[in-house]
Amino acid sequence: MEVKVKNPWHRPVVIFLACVITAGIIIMVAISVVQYKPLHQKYKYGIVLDAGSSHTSVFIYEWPAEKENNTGMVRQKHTCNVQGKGISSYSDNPMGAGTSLKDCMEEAKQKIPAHRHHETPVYLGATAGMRLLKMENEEASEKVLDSVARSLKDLPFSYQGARIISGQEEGAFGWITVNYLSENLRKPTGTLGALDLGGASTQITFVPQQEIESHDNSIDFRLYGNDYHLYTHSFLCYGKDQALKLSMGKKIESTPKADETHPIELRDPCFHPGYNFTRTAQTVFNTPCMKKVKMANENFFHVGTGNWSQCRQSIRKIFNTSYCPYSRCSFNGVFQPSVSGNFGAFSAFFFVMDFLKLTNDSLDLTKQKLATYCSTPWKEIAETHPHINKKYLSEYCFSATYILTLLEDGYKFTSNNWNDISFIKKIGDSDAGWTLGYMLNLTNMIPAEAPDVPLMPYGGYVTFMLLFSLLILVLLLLVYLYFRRSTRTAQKDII
Ligand SMILES: O=P(O)(O)OP(=O)(O)OP(=O)(O)OC[C@H]1O[C@@H](n2cnc3c(O)ncnc32)[C@H](O)[C@@H]1O
Ligand SMILES: [Ca+2]
Repeated sequence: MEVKVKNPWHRPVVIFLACVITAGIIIMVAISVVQYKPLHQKYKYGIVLDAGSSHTSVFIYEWPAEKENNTGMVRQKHTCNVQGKGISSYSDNPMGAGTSLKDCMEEAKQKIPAHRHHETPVYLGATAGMRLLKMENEEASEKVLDSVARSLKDLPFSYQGARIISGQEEGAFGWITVNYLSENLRKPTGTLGALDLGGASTQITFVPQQEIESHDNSIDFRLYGNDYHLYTHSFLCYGKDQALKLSMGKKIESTPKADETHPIELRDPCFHPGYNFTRTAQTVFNTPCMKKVKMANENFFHVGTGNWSQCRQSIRKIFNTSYCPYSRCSFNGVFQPSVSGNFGAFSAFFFVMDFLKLTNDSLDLTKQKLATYCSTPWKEIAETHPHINKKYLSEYCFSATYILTLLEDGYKFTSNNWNDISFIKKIGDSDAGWTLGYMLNLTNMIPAEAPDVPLMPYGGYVTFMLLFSLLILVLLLLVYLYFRRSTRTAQKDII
């Protein structure tokens, strides 16, 4: 007779346990996946108005709400160019400055989701045009700032102030922008120097290889756990519009008057042959960058002669290199360590060199091409570019010669390191300029210390959890099979 010895509890208990553990693992994975996954991507926004000397631009930035402290996360969502000139041109009609912003700020309301308006910070920073107006007429500059402030406070955004930023801030925030966008700030790979050429001032900022001898040119940052010791200088009056005035002013002063009845004929090598324009001296001398001269109401003939090397000589005269109270200077007695590393040159550095297709050549070839360009008759230039703004077009020869003189004679770049300069407008989607760095700083979006990062990225984490769960399941299966086999063997032994 066959005797069957059987444990009636064994099999269901193992199956039950396996089910419970499997369900547990599935729930665990599901919860951790949902918990860890950024739910629907949410964006935050910030607005910065760049109130430059020549014009105002509105920049809207956006970033994923959960990743505020990560480098490279903030991107430019939209820009709007305010119609008309810069806010400093409204000194006689301050209310007009605030009104001029209306259209672009309406656009900003459309671009940013309404439920985010109240928490979106808006900052206005004014640069060299307002610095000059403040020097000339402080009351007028305050009225203009009041007017733009009032206009921004009327909006649904979170108004954070309208002020004139210093030249050091302008330089340093430009440097932060280009290095943030190039994702240099969390890597040990070195940084990019920043060269900004505006209408009324120009900035140079970089990490020098030598000691900074003047306190005014030194600025320190601690970003993502790294210390940066920067050299920066802003030359007020050396933006390209003011530099043109300085240069023309010097030429006018040294041009003899034929007789009292005829206006001066200013023969200008920085303008094309055949270029001829009647100007009032007031348009040249209406700036605090130059001392007032007697002939301010007189007309003069501005006549182009198109000679690059003479143009260069004339531009050199606006740089004073005759004194230097430090071991090294750029010009006008300003300390500057020797330039080192790569540089990003933006704003008018880019507009001008890009228009002339001079962004990729050696220094020597750049000079040769520019000499040919400057000697091209104005008629031919105007016919070749019928749609380009005539003021810009007539000034490209001067502007590019000024850029070369500033970089070579001023900052002491040479043909050996000329190609360390990249002429750039944007990095990724975002414009190079001081505004992004300004916002990142004011919103504390670049922490001094590196933020904690998750042990592994989201994808890796999910894969790890799934593989680990599978491993447990396989192990359980193996244990179950082992038990089943040993139970059967025991049964057989009893039989
Ligand atoms: O920094 P500040 O000095 O306050 O001046 P800004 O901010 O107004 O100066 P921009 O960089 O906007 O422009 C620099 C100069 O380049 C001029 N500019 C702008 N677009 C240009 C283009 O396409 N071609 C040539 N020049 C241009 C502009 O009129 C200024 O004189
Ligand atoms: Ca500017």
